[in-house]
Amino acid sequence: YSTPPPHLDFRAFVSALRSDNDLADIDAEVDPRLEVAAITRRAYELQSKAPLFNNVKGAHDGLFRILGASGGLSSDPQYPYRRLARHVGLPPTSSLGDFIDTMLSAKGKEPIPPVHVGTGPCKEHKLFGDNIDLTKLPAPLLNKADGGNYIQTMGINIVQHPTKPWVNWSIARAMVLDKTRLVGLIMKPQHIARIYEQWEESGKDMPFAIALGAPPIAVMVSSMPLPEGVTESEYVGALCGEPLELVKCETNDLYVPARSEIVIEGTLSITERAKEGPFGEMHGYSFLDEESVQPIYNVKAITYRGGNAILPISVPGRATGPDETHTLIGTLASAEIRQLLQENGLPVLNVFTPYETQVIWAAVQIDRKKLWTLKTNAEDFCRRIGDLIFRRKCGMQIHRLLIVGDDIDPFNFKDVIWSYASRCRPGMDEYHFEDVAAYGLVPYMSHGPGTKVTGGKVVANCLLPHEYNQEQLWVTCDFENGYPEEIKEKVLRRWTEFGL
Ligand SMILES: Cc1cc2c3c(c1C)C(C)(C)C[C@H]1C=C(c4ccccc4)[C@]4(C(=O)NC(=O)N=C4N2C[C@H](O)[C@H](O)[C@H](O)COP(=O)(O)O)N31
Ligand SMILES: [K+]
Ligand SMILES: [Mn+2]
Repeated sequence: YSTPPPHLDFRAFVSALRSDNDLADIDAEVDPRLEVAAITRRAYELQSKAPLFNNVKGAHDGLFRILGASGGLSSDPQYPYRRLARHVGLPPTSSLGDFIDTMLSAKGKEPIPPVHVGTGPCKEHKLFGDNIDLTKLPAPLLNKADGGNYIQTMGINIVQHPTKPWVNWSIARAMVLDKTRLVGLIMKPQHIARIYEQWEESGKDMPFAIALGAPPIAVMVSSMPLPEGVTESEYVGALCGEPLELVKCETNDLYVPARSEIVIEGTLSITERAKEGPFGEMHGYSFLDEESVQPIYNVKAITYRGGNAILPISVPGRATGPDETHTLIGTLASAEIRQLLQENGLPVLNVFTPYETQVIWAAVQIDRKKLWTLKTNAEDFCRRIGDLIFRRKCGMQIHRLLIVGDDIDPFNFKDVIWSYASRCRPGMDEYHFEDVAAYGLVPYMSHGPGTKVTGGKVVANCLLPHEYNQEQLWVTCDFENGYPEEIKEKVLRRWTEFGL
């Protein structure tokens, strides 16, 4: 059969990175205990090629190779988003704006349900019963403070609502507990937690599947906070314009992408729990007093692709070079926030969570001419935006919204921080929200001075009062805006002649 495009087949995706010269094949033996993760973390921070560890110490019977930084920024300084573009079939020269537009392009389109096929690459090898020993797999230790080996950081957690036709795909971390069990974070308001609650009420353990090395576009949609009740695989179909091919699990009635590298399936207990974490988090901290007790995943089968299956991993931390918890979680939450604001008639052009703010802030770019027609003011406008975003799941991880004008590029942090620093008057231009759900993992919430699960959110108005009803009363003093076109053209034409 012909090889599918990179966004539909993880192995083709890896080959595409290799042909983009954006992958490092590491054939030397590397230790999954910290060494693999340290190399991956440094690869994010230096924006180097994605490391493919072809010779992981302890790998056996085709389990497994490890790919780090699949969603990191690419090594090409001119086109840093090409690795993200490869996930969704966009040209390597695409911008973050193109990426967000693409992820929203299926909104309003008819969902395209997946098709079920008899078998696929993920069925080439199968382990059951005593052949399953998770402690013998080279599951990586990602940070010296981690409480376990996190085998699941980039796979798709597949669960089905017990009574409604809703199959949710998301990414939720899980670490190896013992021979046949994992333990992982199940945290409200995430959909996996909402659906888990329904199984608790039904009194039955929740069937699960974790598809690792799944089609890259499916990983993207799994990381996207689509509305409750939306079956992610149908949104993937609408994005691709064709149904995704799924195969049935061996031990339950869930379906997984046929082309996945590794599939772990079983039931998530509604009674058994175990200590989970600590875990190096997306904000760059691993708190040593983390006391998280989470449900246990009982593993009933592992199936995997031949040719040495590849386990993708994410090593979250400081976004000095962003990792997938910034490039996926932040960027895809930005997409849903933009969708929500535009659907509610707000004059929003784009939204983005700057990596420099550890994706805790989001810049909301306003079309100022359209803003004038609303005949509104900063307080009403900012409160309206805060009420919309801070009371919805897609806004859960955001603690500061910056309302900026269309002269500001939300993807350029220097633009964003210039307008925040110079136009947002302390004590008058920030509107606080203390009665909204907080993102409990943000350090000033989990280990801060005040409440832990509510509040700590703010909308910062970065528009001067007159921008709400007329043209800006200033000339911006930079090369782009401070000089007439003919002067700028003359300067650019003679730049090399000046030897500058
Ligand atoms: C891309 C990515 C997303 C997540 C994670 C990771 C990566 C790489 C790792 C590295 C494993 C770190 C933790 C960090 C996680 C985390 C936990 C709570 C809030 C935010 C992040 C968490 C996790 O453990 N638990 C969780 O419930 N959601 C996670 N998300 C966000 C989640 O995939 C999105 O929110 C998505 O929209 C969910 O789908 P749905 O519920 O809307 O259908 N997980
Ligand atoms: K999702
Ligand atoms: Mn969902």
